[in-house]
Amino acid sequence: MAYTVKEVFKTLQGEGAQAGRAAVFCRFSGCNLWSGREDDRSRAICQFCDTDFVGTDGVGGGRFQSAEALAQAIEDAWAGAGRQRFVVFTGGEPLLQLDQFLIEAVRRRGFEVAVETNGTVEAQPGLDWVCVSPKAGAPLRQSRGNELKLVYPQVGLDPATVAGLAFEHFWLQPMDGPRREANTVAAVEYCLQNPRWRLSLQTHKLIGIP
Ligand SMILES: C[S@@+](CC[C@H](N)C(=O)[O-])C[C@H]1O[C@@H](n2cnc3c(N)ncnc32)[C@H](O)[C@@H]1O
Ligand SMILES: Nc1nc2[nH]cc(C(=O)O)c2c(=O)[nH]1
Ligand code: SF4
Ligand SMILES: [Mg+2]
Repeated sequence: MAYTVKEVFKTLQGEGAQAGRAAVFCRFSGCNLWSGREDDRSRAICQFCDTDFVGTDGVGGGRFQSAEALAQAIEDAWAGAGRQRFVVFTGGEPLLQLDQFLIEAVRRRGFEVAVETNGTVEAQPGLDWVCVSPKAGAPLRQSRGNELKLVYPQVGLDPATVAGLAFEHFWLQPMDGPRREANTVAAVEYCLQNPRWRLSLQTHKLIGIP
C-alpha cells in the first residue's frame, strides 16, 4: 500500500486534551469533504478548513511506497529522544489512508498513535487516541472515541445533538477565519451555559508554531 503525504513534521499538539505534548504530525493528502481547491470551497461539504492538504510538497511530504518507509520518516522526524513518542495522523482525512500496516509499523517503533478525523470513516482498531471532529452535513460513522472536538459554530450542527456520544472529552473549538473573535465569544458563552463542553483554543496559532 502506498501513502500520499503532504507533510511530516514535529511540533506540539496545539488542540484538545493532548495540547502541549510533543508530537510528529503526519498529514495525509486529500479529503472526502473538500477537494482542497479554493475554487471549490463554497461548494464543499466542509467549507471552513484551515489547512492545505493538496499534493505532497510540504516539509517531509512525498509518496511513500510502504508502511515501513513512512514509519521510518516519522521516526526520523521525531529525531532521538526515545521515550513518550507520539504521532498524530491528520490531513486532509487520515482515515482514507491509515491502515493496520502503518499503525503496526509506528507502534513497533514505540509510538503512541493518535488520529484527527472528521468521523465519516470508521477508525481502525489499535489507535491510542481518537479525536473526532464532526462536520455539518456529513455522516458520522465514528461516533465514539477519546475526544469530540466540534468546530463552533456550524450551521446545522447543534452541539446538543452529539453531546450524548461515547467520548471522554467534549471540546468546542472556535472556527478560525474572518469571524474568529466573534466565534470565540460565542464558544465561551456556550461553555459557560453547558459545562459538559470545554473550550479548545488552537494554541499553536497563538504562539506561531506549526
Ligand atoms: C484540518 S483537520 C484534519 C483532520 C480531519 N479532516 C478533521 O476534519 O478532523 C484538523 C482539525 O482542524 C479543525 N479545523 C479545521 N479548520 C478549522 C478552522 N477554520 N477553525 C478551527 N478548527 C478547524 C478540524 O475540525 C480538525 O479538528
Ligand atoms: N500544532 C498543531 N496542532 C494540531 N492539532 C491538530 C492539527 C491538525 O491540523 O490536525 C494541528 C496542527 O496543524 N498543528
Ligand atoms: S474534513 Fe478536515 S481536512 Fe477535510 S476539509 Fe474539513 S477540516 Fe479540512
Ligand atoms: Mg491544523
